[in-house]
Amino acid sequence: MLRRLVCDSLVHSNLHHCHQFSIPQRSLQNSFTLTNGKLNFLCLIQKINVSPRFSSSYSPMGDSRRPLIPIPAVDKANRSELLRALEASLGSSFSSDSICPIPNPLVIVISGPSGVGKDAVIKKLREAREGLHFVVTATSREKRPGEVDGKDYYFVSKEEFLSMVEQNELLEYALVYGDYKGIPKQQIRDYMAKGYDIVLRVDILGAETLRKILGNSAVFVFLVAESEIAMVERLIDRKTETAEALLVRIATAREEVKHVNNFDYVVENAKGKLENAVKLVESNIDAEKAKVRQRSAVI
Ligand SMILES: Nc1ncnc2c1ncn2[C@@H]1O[C@H](COP(=O)(O)OP(=O)(O)OP(=O)(O)O)[C@@H](O)[C@H]1O
Repeated sequence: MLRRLVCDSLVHSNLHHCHQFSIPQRSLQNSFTLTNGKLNFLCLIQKINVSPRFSSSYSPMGDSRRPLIPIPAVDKANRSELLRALEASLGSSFSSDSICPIPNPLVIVISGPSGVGKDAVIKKLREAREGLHFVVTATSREKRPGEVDGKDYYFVSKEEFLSMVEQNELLEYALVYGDYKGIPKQQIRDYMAKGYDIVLRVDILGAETLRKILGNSAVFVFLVAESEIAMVERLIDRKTETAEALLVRIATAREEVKHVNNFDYVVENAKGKLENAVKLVESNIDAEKAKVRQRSAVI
C-alpha cells in the first residue's frame, strides 16, 4: 500500500522511475507517519539520491555529501560486503544491542494456604534461578528446628517488632497465629536498585494487603495443593503443629482457597511434583519479563 502511494506521488511529481527504486518500506513508513502529509512526504522523496546507473543506490538519510555506495547484488557479494553497503546507504552501522527492552525489576508475591508448600517451592526456586532476591521476613515467632536467623526469617522479639512498625520500616505486617510477621521495606529497595527481582512469601491475608498497597505493580502467584485432602495430609506429616493449631490452620486454609481470584497466576503444587510447581512459577516470571507493558513497582 505504501509503495503504491510512493509510486502515485512520484507519478504526480513527474518522477517516473519509481519501479527502479528499492526503497525500504520501513523508512518510508516512518517518514510518512511522522511527517503526516503530502508536502513532507515529497520532501523525503526529494532527499533520496537517485542514481540512474545504480538502481539500488540511494541515501535515505538525506545527506547529499555522502558518496553514493552501490548495494551489490545479493548473489554476487558476501554477507559482510552487503552489510557494509547497507550500513553506508542507511548512514549508520547496525547495532548488536538487544532489541528487547530491559525488563523492570519484578515484585513477585507467592502465597497460598497454610501447608501448601510455599517454603518448599521458594527453597527450590532459590536453587533453580538467579537474579531473584528472597525477602527475609521479620517475625516474632520462635525459631523452628533447622531454621537460620537472617536466612529463613529475622527472628525478633515482640518489642523489637513493634518498634519496626512504629518506625514505618515494614511494607506490610500481620499477627499470624499469635506471632507477628512483617516485610522490611529497605531490603526490597536495596535489591531492586541492584536489578534483582523480589520474591515475597506471605499468607493470604498478607497477599490481600499487598494487593491493596501495590495494586497491579506486583505479580501475585497463588499456590494450591492438588486437593483439600492432600493439603491436610501435608500439614499433618510436617508435624510442626499441635492438634488444636492444626484444626485452626485447616479451617483457615479451607476459607483461603476461595481467594484465588485476587491473584494473577495459580500454580498447583501436587504431591511429589514440587519440581513442576517450581517450573510453573518460573514460567510465570518469564511471561512477566516478556510483557510489552511492564509492571513497575515502587516500594
Ligand atoms: N509437592 C510436594 N510434595 C510433597 N510434599 C511437599 C510438597 N510441597 C511441600 N511439601 C511438604 O509439605 C509440608 C508443608 O510445606 P511448607 O512448609 O513449604 O508449606 P507452607 O505453605 O510454607 O506452610 P506454612 O504457611 O504453614 O508455613 C512440608 O513438610 C513440605 O516438605
